[in-house]
Amino acid sequence: MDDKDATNYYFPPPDYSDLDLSFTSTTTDRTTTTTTTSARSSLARSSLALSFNDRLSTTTNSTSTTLHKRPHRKSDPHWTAIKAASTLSSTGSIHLRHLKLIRHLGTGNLGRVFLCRLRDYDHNTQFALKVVDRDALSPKKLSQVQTEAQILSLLDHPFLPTLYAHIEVSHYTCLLIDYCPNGDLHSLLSKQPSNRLPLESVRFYAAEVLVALEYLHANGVVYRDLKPENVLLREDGHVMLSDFDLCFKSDVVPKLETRSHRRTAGTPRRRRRCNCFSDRRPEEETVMEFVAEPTTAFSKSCVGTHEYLAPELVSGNGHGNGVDWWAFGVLVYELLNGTTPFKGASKEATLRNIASSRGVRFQVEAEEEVVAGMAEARDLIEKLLVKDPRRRLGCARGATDIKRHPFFNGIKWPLIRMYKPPEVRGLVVKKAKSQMSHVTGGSSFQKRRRLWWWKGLNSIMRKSMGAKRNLNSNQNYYCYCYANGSGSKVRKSG
Ligand SMILES: Nc1ncnc2c1ncn2[C@@H]1O[C@H](COP(=O)(O)OP(=O)(O)OP(=O)(O)O)[C@@H](O)[C@H]1O
Repeated sequence: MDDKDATNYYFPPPDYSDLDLSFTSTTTDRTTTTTTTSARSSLARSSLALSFNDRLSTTTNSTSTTLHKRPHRKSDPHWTAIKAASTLSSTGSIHLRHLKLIRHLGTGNLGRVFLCRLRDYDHNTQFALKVVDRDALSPKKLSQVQTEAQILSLLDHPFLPTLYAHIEVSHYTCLLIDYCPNGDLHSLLSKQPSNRLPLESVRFYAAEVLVALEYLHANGVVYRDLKPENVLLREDGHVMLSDFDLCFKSDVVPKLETRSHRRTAGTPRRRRRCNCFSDRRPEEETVMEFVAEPTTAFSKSCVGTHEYLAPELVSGNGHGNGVDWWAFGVLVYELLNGTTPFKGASKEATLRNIASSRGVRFQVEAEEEVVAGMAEARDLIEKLLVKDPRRRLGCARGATDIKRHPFFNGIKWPLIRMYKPPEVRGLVVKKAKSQMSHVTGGSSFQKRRRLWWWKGLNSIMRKSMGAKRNLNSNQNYYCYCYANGSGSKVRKSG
C-alpha cells in the first residue's frame, strides 16, 4: 500500500514488538496514571476544566498531515530529519508509518504520549508523539484537543514545543513534538531536600518560564495551566512548557511605550540633547519599551489546577491575562518553598484560602535571611500574588515589568538561551558547546573568547561606520563581557 492509500482512513499497525500500545482508553485522569513510564511523579496535580467555552475556530481535516515550517529552527537536526523523511515519502509528508514508537511516556487527560523516532531516516533524533483517540473523548475534551493543536501550530520559540507534524488518521489525532528526556520541574522538585530548589536555580527556571509566557502573551495566548508538572526539561536542561489544552486566545495590540526611569549606578549614560526648559532631573532618562500583553483577554471558564488558580478564576466572575502572572508567582513560591502558598487540607480549603483576603505568607527560616536574593524573591512573589488583578505585577504591561524586578537583576534577557542550566540534584543535562553561566558568566576561557570576539566586532563596526560610536543596541552584551571578563576592566559610562 502506498502513502496515498495509507492516508485514506488506514491506520498502519504500529510496531508492537516490545510494547503493548493499544490506542484505547485515552481518558485516564493524570492522578491515576500510576502504571505509566512517565518521568512525572504520580502526585502530579490534575487540571480541572469545569466549562470550556473559549472554543477556537479550528477545522479538523479527517485525514491530513501538516508539516509546520519554523524559520527560527531551520538548522535544528529535528527539522533536518523531518525534511529528509518527508522528501523520501511519496506524498511529501510525514505519516505514522514513518515513525517507530519506542516507548510509552505517559498518559494525560486527552491521550497518550510516546517516545518515537523516524523509522528509516535518522535513528538518533527523538520526538514525542501525542496520540488522541477522538472517538473516546467528550465534546469538551475534543475542543481541548483542537485548542492544543492550534496553539502548538502557532509556536516558534526555544522554550516552547515545536509541532513537527500534525497527523490526522481515522479517529486519531497525532501531534509530533519535541521530546524532553529530563522529566518536569515537579519530579525534579521531589528529588530535592525539602522539595526546594536553590535560589539561583529558581531564578534560572523562573526567567525561562517568564520568557516563554511573554511569547505566548505576545501571541494573544493566555496559558492558564502553569505549574511545575507542565514545565518539562529538555535534554540540554532548558525548559519547555507543555500542555496547551486549557489555553485561550485573545487579541493583542503590540505597543512601543516610553518609560522614564532613574539611571542607576553602572547604567551607561545615553547621549541626550540638552533641553534647558525640561524639568526632568538629570538622572532620569526615557526608554522605549516593547509591550505586547493581551490586556483585553476575557474568559469565564473555570480551568486550571486548584493550587494555581487565581482568585478571579475561583470567584468565577471572569478572568484575563492576569491568571498567568498569578500562577507565575505561585510557581516561584513553590520552587523556593517546596509547597504552594495557599494550600489547604483539601481542594475546597485551598480554594477558600485563595479567595480570602489572606495574603501570602513565608515560612522564614533563620539561615534564609542571609541567602542573597531571598528578599527580592519574596518581594517579587508578593507583587505577583496580589489578589486584585488590576494591581498585580504584569497585568498591565506583561513580562516587560516583571523582567525589571530586582530578583532578575543581572540577567541578560536576549542571551538567556545561551545560559548554562543549573546543576541540580537528579538532573543529567547534555552540555551544549557555547553555554555560559547565568551566575558566573562561564569559564574564564569562554569569557575571554567572548571579549575578544566582541572587541573585534566593535572595531570592525567602528571602521565601517567611520565614527567612534558605541554599539548601544547591544549594550547588554557589552556590559556582560566586561563585567564578567578578566575582572580588571569595568566599562565606564558616557
Ligand atoms: N514532549 C514530551 N517529552 C517527554 N515526555 C512528555 C512530553 N509530553 C508529555 N510527556 C509525558 O507524557 C505525559 C502525558 O502528557 P500529556 O501532555 O498528554 O498530559 P498531561 O501533561 O498529563 O496533561 P493533560 O492531562 O492536562 O493533557 C506527561 O505526564 C509527561 O510525563
